[in-house]
This record gives sequence, C-alpha cells and structure tokens, in this order.
Amino acid sequence: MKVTVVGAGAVGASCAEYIAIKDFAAEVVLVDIKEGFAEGKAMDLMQTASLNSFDTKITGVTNDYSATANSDVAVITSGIPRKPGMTREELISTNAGIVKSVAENLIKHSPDVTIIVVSNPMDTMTYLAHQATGLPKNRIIGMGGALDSARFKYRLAEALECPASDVDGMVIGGHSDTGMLPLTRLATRNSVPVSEFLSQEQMDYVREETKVGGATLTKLLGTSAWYAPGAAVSAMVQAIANDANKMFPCSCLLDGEYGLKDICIGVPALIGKNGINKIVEIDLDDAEKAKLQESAEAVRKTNGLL
Ligand SMILES: NC(=O)c1ccc[n+]([C@@H]2O[C@H](COP(=O)([O-])OP(=O)(O)OC[C@H]3O[C@@H](n4cnc5c(N)ncnc54)[C@H](O)[C@@H]3O)[C@@H](O)[C@H]2O)c1
Ligand SMILES: O=C(O)C[C@H](O)C(=O)O
Repeated sequence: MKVTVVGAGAVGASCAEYIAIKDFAAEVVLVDIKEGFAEGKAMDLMQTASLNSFDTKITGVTNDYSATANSDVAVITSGIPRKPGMTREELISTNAGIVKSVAENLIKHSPDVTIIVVSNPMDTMTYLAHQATGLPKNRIIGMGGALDSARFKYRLAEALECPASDVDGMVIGGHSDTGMLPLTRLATRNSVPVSEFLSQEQMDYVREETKVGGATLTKLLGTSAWYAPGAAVSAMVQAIANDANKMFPCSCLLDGEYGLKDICIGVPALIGKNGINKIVEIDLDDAEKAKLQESAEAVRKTNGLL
C-alpha cells in the first residue's frame, strides 16, 4: 500500500511514524510546502528504521504531487493549528484554501485514492474535500471521532481507576469543543455499563473533559496535540490497508442517516479497503438525538463560511 501524508508538521510526521512502526504500508510519501521540510522529516524517520524494525519506505517532497501518484490513501494534515484560546472554527479562512488546493492536486495524480481529512475545522474541511474532488462519498473520511473516543476512554479509565484497555466508548457529533457527543450511556467497562461504577457527577466530568480534550492540550502545549491524532489516523489507515471492516466514529457525508443530509459529521462507520463500507445507525435516546441535531446545526453554520 502507498500512503501520502500532506503536511509534514506535528500531526503528519506523527502519523507517518506510527504507520511505519506498525509496518503495514510499503511506502509513505510526505509532502509539505516548506522547502526541504518533508525531505528532512522523511530522512529523520528513515534513520529510525533499523532501530524500530520497519521496512516501510518513507520519502519526502516539497509540493511535488507527481511523487504521490497512485496512492491508495492520502491523509491531509496541511494547514495551521490553533493556539491557546482559539476555536478550531477560527482556522477556516486559512485552512480552507490549503485543503481545497491539496485535495485537487491529490486526485490529479491518484484518481482512485481514499482521502482522510485531519485539518481543522475538520468536519467542514471534509465537506470541502467532497466539493473540491467529487469523489464518491465512501472515499473521503474525516478523522475526529477516533481521537475523541480515545480521549473519552482515557478520561473514563482515569475515573474508573482502571486500564484504558478495560474501557469501551464512543464519541459522535462534530469535532468541536461544544459539538462532541460522548456516549456515556453506552460506555462500558468489560461489558458492564460505566454507570454501574460512576456517579452522575463523575460521568458529567468525563463528558466535559472529553469535549475540551483538544483545547486542554492546546493550552498546555501552546499548539495542538499530535501523538494521539497521529495514532488515530494511522489506525484508520491500517483498517483500510487490512480491509478490516473496523468501526470508527468518523466524519462521513450523510444522505439521510440520523435524519441529516448534505453534511459531514461524526457517526460510527465501518472502515475497510473501500473507505467507508457502511454508516452504522445506532439507537440514540431523545436527548442524544437532540444534541446531535444541535451539533449538526453548528457544523452547518461553519460550512456556510466556505
Ligand atoms: N482532526 C483532528 O482530530 C486533528 C488533530 C490534530 C490536529 N488537527 C489539525 O491538523 C492540522 C495540522 O496540525 P499540526 O499540528 O500538524 O500543524 P503544523 O503546523 O505542525 O503542520 C502543518 C504543516 O502543513 C504544512 N502546509 C501548510 N500549507 C501547506 C500546503 N499547501 N501544502 C502542503 N503542506 C502545507 C506546513 O508547512 C506545516 O508543516 C491543523 O489544522 C490542526 O488543527 C486536527
Ligand atoms: O484541538 C485541536 O485544535 C486539534 C485537534 O482537533 C485535537 O482535537 O487535538
């Protein structure tokens, strides 16, 4: 499998590193607009190959899309990250132009590619990638829910005082500080509902900390996070490589599912070699349905800024 990662910054390089360490792809091409940057990141990563025992070949290019030709998967991480105090939505004016031109360049050289959009505001950038490329709706996936769910599990494990591997849970809705919908009602510890172990107050705390997970890290780091985002993207790329039919909440173009149309927003989907195999419609209760509709309204408002 050939994977292109556009944007060799914090998230792009972390994503390339996890893909290489998991050793499922033959080739990773890093692309950046900054002269020599992707070449440098690729060389640095390749110098870990003997240490980390991987055979994936990582190369880097400066804005040369011919090197990305015939990619199976392309990850778009190009664009600016937020600074403390900002929302993801405030990045739209810079990132929309970048994501549009990158998506157009990618499909010129890889017409059969599956694109994973990471750049923020991610749901709107995923919608924009659809508009810019006209790719079938199964072949563009926004990464947000995989990361938000990992953060949800981290917070649940903290509250439960247990390993994260004991915990299962999912976050749907928009990838924004207010739009995320951590599904505490459905979260479990080894199949037992977490409500058996946690008070309402503890579950409210977990939910709120999950929603602002990205903002908390941005405040601590001075820029947004990259390890968990890189790991989340690499897990999705791996599901495509292995045709795993693995369920991730991710931003999908909806056509009536969950009562929503013409919008990209986080819902559970099965991911395999064709990208999105199926959107899974789970039974939400009335409060969850209302929150998802509210989240969709906010995403639509941001889409209106395109
Ligand atoms: N969806 C998510 O869950 C998630 C998680 C983390 C970060 N993000 C987003 O990902 C984006 C990247 O974050 P980062 O921390 O890696 O930023 P970064 O600044 O470290 O890296 C971005 C890179 O993009 C490059 N770039 C800019 N314009 C380009 C273009 N036209 N073509 C190719 N490369 C270009 C820059 O030179 C830079 O190296 C941000 O928008 C951030 O908000 C999303
Ligand atoms: O928080 C951000 O701005 C980056 C990313 O969307 C994240 O959730 O880490």
